[in-house]
Amino acid sequence: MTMADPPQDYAAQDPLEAVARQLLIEIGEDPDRSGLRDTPERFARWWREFSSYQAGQVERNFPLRTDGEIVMVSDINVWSLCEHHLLPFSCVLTIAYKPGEHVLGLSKFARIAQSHAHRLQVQERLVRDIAEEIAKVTGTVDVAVIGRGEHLCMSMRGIRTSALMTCSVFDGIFRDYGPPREELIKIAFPGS
Ligand SMILES: Nc1nc2c(ncn2[C@@H]2O[C@H](COP(=O)(O)OP(=O)(O)OP(=O)(O)O)[C@@H](O)[C@H]2O)c(=O)[nH]1
Repeated sequence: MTMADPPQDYAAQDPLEAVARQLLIEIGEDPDRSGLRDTPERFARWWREFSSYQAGQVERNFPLRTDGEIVMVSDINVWSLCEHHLLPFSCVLTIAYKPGEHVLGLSKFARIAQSHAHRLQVQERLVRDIAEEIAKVTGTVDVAVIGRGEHLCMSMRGIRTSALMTCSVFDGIFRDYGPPREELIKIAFPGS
């Protein structure tokens, strides 16, 4: 430090930046080395972005006369954070529902999925939260969600092996084995 560099007042720093700086110190890094100088600020920005998603904001659907068709949207990819280790897990989602008098715009499935993924989650709760919001917004009980996830807390640390976890919610007409559920499973797991 030179006379031109006043000592930084870390107490006055953004609390998330202070956490990142302390974390770097705890793992034996020098937070002042050139490669890490902007890292606390980036860390704070990323956590704020992650926690800025709000669930329950999709309210727009539109009336459409349907004749019992089932709508399925597959291959929605989301990233979430496991609430046990704060490590990411990815999840590929297939969502199905049988519209009543209102249908949901295609992009809204991804919006709903993202809003529930961008919080500290477990995969079982993620698929349940998504199913409940789809049911609420569309006013139907016939909703199914299948999620297939890979958790870095398992592959990157701990047991250090990868595995795919599948969680599903089958409500209404999807609850029993039969054509709607079988068709959904074929779409979620092509080639199986
Ligand atoms: N069911 C479920 N388990 C999860 C999910 N995300 C992480 N886990 C598991 O949560 C468990 C937490 O177990 P603990 O024994 O409390 O934590 P740990 O000592 O870090 O466990 P290990 O990962 O086995 O080292 C681990 O088995 C994780 O694999 C999830 O979304 N659903």
